[in-house]
Amino acid sequence: MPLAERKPARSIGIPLLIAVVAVAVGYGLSVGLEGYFVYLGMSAVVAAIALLGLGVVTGSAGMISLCQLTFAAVGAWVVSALNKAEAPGGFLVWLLLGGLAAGVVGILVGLPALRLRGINLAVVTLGLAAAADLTLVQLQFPGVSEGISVLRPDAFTDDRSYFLLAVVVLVACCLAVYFLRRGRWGSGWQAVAFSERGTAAAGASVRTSKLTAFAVSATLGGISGGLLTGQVGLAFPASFTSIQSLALYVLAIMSGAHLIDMAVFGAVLWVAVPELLKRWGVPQDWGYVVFGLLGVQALTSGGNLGTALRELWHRRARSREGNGHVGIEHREVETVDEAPPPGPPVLVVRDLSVRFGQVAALSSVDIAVPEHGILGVIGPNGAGKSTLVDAISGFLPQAQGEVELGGGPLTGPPTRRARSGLRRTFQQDRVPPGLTVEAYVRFVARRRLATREIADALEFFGCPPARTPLSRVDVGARRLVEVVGHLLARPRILLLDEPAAGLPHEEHVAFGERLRRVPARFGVSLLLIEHDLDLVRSVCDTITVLDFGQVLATGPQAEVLADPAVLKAYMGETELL
Ligand SMILES: Nc1ncnc2c1ncn2[C@@H]1O[C@H](COP(=O)(O)OP(=O)(O)OP(=O)(O)O)[C@@H](O)[C@H]1O
Repeated sequence: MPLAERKPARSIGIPLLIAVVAVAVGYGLSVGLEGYFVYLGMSAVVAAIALLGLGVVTGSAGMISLCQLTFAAVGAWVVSALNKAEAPGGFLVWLLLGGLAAGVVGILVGLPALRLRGINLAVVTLGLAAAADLTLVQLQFPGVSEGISVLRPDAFTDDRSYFLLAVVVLVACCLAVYFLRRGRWGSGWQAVAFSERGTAAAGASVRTSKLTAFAVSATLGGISGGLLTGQVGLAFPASFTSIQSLALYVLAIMSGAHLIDMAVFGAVLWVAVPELLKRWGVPQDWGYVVFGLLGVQALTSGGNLGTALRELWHRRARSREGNGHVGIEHREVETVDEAPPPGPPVLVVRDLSVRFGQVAALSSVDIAVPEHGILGVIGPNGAGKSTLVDAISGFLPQAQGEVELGGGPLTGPPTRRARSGLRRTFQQDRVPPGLTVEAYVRFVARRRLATREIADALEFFGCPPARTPLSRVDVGARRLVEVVGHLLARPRILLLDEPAAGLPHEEHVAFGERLRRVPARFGVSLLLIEHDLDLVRSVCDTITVLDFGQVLATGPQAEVLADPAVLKAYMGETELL
């Protein structure tokens, strides 16, 4: 069976089985290890939960967060305060509340991430961590000055049983992250990490994706801090410094902490490196240098250990099965869908103008696409075709003019327009490679889909099977998967910006046949931008030609393509016409 069609371990059963095995191993370690190693094991479990959180915000959602231990400090502070106040519920309830409190702080910290990226976000989060350092030293943790130790739960008072409890908490966190990553939030994190524009075009909120990533990450950080408090009894600011947050981030990047096993591996390094240095008589702070060097290596190689190991594994599997990237595979399509006659205009654009400084990219453009119709938009390079799609779909707020969808005004940001029934694809690849074909299609479609419906639509366009990881799909097929996802959203209209650009030329005919049948099969109108005039000719009855941002000609295909002004605009390309 090809790798792509193998059923991956996604069902509930296998993760639960692994979880049970992990708890059993934790139990074995708790009874089998020497006392000192049990203590080190606790530290590793605490670090693993913090790294798991970093894996969500950095690895999955692609944002820099250098204050993970500040979130841990929030969790530790809440647990210490509730312990001191002898609040009802006991340690586990306090732990949960500490995690939730850190999650709320995570949302607040995530707010700047809505506007900031890269180094700016790094500065903000590191600044917050540094400010927290100073504040904690001033404030101290509740109960510390009075020497009130945090009470572990009754059944877990000794180190061995507390280690087992910590393992159970870690396993629960891993399961939560596993299932979250496979749900809508997880798809949103992957999508936003790869392309914010692609995320918005799918009607998904970039803001929600970023904030949920920060919230989940911080909640896990808070839980790790709370657990640490139970481990050591009294929390001290020295456990949550900004330099440690920075080192943890480096470790997350280096190990690939978005992969659950690698978060655990990173945590083992976090504990083992300083411990080994201590045994060799080297000051433990040199551990930061080691982590720094590992981080530099990971950043310069552009990869991480976890991804490299998986890639190695997949390469071996592929060489066993003798295939590489998966492309499109057109099958015969049995019946011809009866195309309904074009109806009233579903999309009307009036007097649309866009300027980029001195450049008038669009000047008073009018177009209309009828219901069940396909309008082709052609024009030489730089004519304004992509600008037209960007403006209609809300990506150019400076655009002047009116856009109507289904008789009503279409305004607002791209997410709102997508949800109103206007979808678009991009000239560049905006399909996140971290998802499977199915997860991506479900994310983009934003409605409940039967497995059969997805499989039929994929097969119609010759796309790889639903379970195929997108990282294994070639760019041409990925762009068709993008088309399928948007069509399954059942929008009123789909704007396609050079959808055939990544396909081998011989596939264009088959693709054109499929496109022609889209209105009948999916009930969706199309606006098609293409440079391949044969494809446009085979798909579109009506064509609009843009040149220097203006409509040069519009109307039935034969008339437009015979228009002398159009021929002149395509000077040098006339033989194509
Ligand atoms: N962000 C931008 N800033 C400045 N100028 C821009 C920007 N985007 C587009 N333009 C200019 O607007 C004009 C129209 O560009 P656009 O990309 O819409 O053309 P196009 O018809 O899609 O071209 P192609 O077929 O090469 O994709 C060009 O002169 C281009 O240089």
